Amino acid sequence: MRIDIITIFPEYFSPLELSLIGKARASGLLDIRLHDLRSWTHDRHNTVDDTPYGGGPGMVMKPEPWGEALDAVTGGGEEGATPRLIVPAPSGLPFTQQRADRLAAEPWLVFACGRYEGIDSRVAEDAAGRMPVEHLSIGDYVLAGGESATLVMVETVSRLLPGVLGNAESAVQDSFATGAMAHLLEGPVYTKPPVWRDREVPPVLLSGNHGAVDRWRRDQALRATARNRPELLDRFTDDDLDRRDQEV
Ligand SMILES: Oc1ccccc1-c1ccno1
Repeated sequence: MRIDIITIFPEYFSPLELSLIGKARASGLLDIRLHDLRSWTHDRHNTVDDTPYGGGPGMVMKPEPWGEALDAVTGGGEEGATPRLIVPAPSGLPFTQQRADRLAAEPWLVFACGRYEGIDSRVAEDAAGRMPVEHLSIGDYVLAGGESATLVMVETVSRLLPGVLGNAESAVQDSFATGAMAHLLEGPVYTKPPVWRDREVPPVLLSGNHGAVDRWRRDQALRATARNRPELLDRFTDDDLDRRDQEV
């Protein structure tokens, strides 16, 4: 997969040089390219924003640099390929694991990181004439810009690509994505020592009884989900829950 990120803060994405994503880039599994929007400004101050038409607080990102940047970045696709343009925005559609699964099947994504009050709306309108465009939100809160949202989306999508996760991690991924624990929150986890500050690890986890451990973990996942995200339980019918109980 090729991922292009257009931003006024390329250095914001240095975390993408680390860990699994860094390794995937080094191995050629992931081709992530960073572009400084100011490269497509032509004035002395490299201006990227201006006051909003109609008045109001803040500044809006100017269309000209974005138009030139998107033309330059998306025009060079192999055999005339076109990317899917992702615009992080508080007003966007919710970015979910399901949407990440779908994006992970795309060969080429371009992320447009807006700041201030956003990007002049004509930029996305213009791009939509040449490629699919999606405005996506990572949650109901306001960020200073699209960079952190893009980091979240790039990490979530990249870890779904074949070969990016190690065998151990991808096994965990599968169990939570499709098995009896699918769509449930993870319960408590423990490692050595068996006692720490007089706190013992739940004895079932030391029992060696895998069936009992699986049942305990599923019960804890149901409890965590009922406590913190009860609406996720609405997805399951009673038959589903009964059937899953048989699976564990
Ligand atoms: O709050 C934002 C500002 C700019 C770009 C994106 C966001 C955002 C908020 C939630 N998801 O994305």
